[in-house]
Amino acid sequence: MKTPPSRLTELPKSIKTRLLIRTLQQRYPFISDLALIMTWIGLWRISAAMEYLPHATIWFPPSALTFVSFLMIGKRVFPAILISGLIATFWENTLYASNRPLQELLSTGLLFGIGHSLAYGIGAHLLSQRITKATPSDLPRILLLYLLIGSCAALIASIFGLSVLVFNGVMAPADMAKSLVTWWFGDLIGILVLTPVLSWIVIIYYPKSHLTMSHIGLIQLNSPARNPFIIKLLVGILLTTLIMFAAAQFRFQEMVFSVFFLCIPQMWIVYTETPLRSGISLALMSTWTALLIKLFELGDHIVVYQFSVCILAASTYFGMTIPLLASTNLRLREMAFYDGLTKTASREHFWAQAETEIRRARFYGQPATLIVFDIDKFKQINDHYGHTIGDGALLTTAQCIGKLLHQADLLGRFGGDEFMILLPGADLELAKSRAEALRQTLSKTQVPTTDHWLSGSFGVVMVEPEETIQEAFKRADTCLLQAKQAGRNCVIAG
Ligand SMILES: Nc1nc2c(ncn2[C@@H]2O[C@H](COP(=O)(O)OP(=O)(O)OP(=O)(O)O)[C@@H](O)[C@H]2O)c(=O)[nH]1
Repeated sequence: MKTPPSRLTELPKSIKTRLLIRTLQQRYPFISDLALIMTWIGLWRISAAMEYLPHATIWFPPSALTFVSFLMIGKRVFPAILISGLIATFWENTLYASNRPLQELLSTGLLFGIGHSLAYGIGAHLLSQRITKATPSDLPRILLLYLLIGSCAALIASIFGLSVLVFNGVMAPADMAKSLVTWWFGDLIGILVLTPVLSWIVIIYYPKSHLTMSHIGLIQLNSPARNPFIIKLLVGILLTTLIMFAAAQFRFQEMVFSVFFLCIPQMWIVYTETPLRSGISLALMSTWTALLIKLFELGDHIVVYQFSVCILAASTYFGMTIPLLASTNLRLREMAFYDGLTKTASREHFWAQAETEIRRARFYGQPATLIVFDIDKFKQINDHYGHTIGDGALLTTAQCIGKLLHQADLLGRFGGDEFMILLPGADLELAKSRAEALRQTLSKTQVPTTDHWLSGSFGVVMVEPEETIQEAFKRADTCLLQAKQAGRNCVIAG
């Protein structure tokens, strides 16, 4: 006999990998710290390989990892960052064959780790406090704060880092001011270009992270197809390659500034793709730029490239908020205009739409009628089957009635189990017969998962000239009460 597959084997591979990582993290908590140290060191080694001068690279990714770790996980990452700083100091000593004494290496590594952690830790803590209290409409302000805090933290971290080098005699005091701009920009660019992607990775693989994708603005409804994004990304990468190749071939200053053209493919992605994809393309394009600077030996113009990447990142962040705010506005609009349960028009939206339709009907000399109906003994459904089944009855009623309406008719929920329908162009006789048809269909409808049959009482009025929709509603409601008093499941016209 064939055994059924276990539920775990049915899961997609990516989810199985995440579950495995989470189980490992729960069983061996130090594994997350080990992963953080290894990633930090790996990123540091990549940036060290791309140095165009000692201690100067276009971007310094470990600063982004430190900032994101403090932001998403909190101060418990401090020991891991400190250990990473120490390992990097020892490794750097080997890379440059500096042969500095053990005690000096220890003090340099520890002081660097403490300064680096303090600068980014305090910055991340301040930002995280604001993010957790923010609503989607605060996102542009949060981004501005993030750019400000990121810049200040990177500046403080670089002053501290350089001071440690001067203090331990690794760097001459006179070189400090010269190195400050490149070190600061390198750290800042690391943060700017890698924060979205690293935050996304931390959220996926670190279950205890106290911020979510929507907190950091990486959520967007209706994700577009993936293939066009890959094509746009390839166009961006190709353009980066051509621009850098041209700058290497024709070594004149003006050519270097063509790097600002990278804003075109990046903005194309930002305005048409999700925030996360914009973050991914920002990270890839700037990493590729950093690699090509090293490959084509374009270090002489490093500040131009650093400026261009800063502008690319800042434009990306502000551009990212546009699709997000648009989708949030759409959601809020839907919430305000439509009833969340039955998806019929909300009371206010119904009044506004009805006024427009009545005005239009009057203009063409046509009548307009209003039907108000209420489910009979609805309270009994709630009391007998519970409110979830009661909600199902409301939804079934709205769907059943909605199917019988014409294109021009308007259906709205007044509240509770009471609905209203505007029939533009229909006179009282036609409205009465239509209400009768609705009543008959409703009385042949069962509440889902129960043996309870629905029925409704209907009040019908013609909207008089000069009468508002609310005044017409009051008269229709009186007819509805009469229908209830007449024994329910009937139509009364006024
Ligand atoms: N499940 C559910 N119940 C609701 C909702 N809104 C209002 N109600 C309930 O709907 C019931 C309305 O009952 P009424 O219309 O006053 O009375 P009825 O039982 O329908 O009796 P008649 O109208 O006289 O036939 C109340 O018990 C409300 O608590 C809702 O969104 N979901």
